[in-house]
Amino acid sequence: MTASEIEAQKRAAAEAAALLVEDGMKVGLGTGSTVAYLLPALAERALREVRYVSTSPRTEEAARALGLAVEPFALAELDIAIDGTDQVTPGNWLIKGGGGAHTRERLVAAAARRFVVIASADKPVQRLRAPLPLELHAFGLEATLARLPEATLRAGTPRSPDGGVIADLHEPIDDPAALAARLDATPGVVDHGLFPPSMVHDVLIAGTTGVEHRRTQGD
Ligand SMILES: O=C(CO)[C@H](O)[C@H](O)COP(=O)(O)O
Repeated sequence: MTASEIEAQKRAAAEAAALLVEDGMKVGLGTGSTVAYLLPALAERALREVRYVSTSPRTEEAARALGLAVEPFALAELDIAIDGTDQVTPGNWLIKGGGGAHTRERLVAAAARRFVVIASADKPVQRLRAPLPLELHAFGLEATLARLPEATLRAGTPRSPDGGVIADLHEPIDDPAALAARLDATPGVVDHGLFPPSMVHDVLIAGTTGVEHRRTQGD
């Protein structure tokens, strides 16, 4: 696949997802280059009374520039959230966080009644593979890193908008559920990029012959 084919696929998946949004909905916006195609597709639809929340300052700024009404995330529930992914397995496990926004992305996805994942054809994998993005508390960072010897701070040591330190875990992911549970129980880990199939309702994967729409069971 060429870079321009991948870009066309990101756009196709994003445009298909934009059609799932209806007037009056409360919508969560993810982060990344695939979501960057979603924003103009939503703006073009000229939907009425849609309220948007964003998972990153980057998305918020781009959405506002297109005239989308982004508000602080102070809603108990969203109708839909749409986001990209770094990897998706046949069983709909995801690795997210390539852009370091995975903590906010999980919070927004978890609040949504429908979480829609958009992907180009380079994102499906048979098995999840490292690196796995992490967000770590800045407080006590050395002690947290000592608990996670396979973790490295991401180049430039980026921080999340909430002050967390972005890192990546370089260990095999043989059992995603077990690894997620271990990380959830590790002091100092704010969040990680493993999103379970139970969170995912739809996966839209664009390929050379169109957009495949996987409808999953979600919760
Ligand atoms: O999780 C993410 C950001 O934290 C993105 O959704 C993920 O990295 C995919 O990004 P892109 O659409 O640019 O490939």
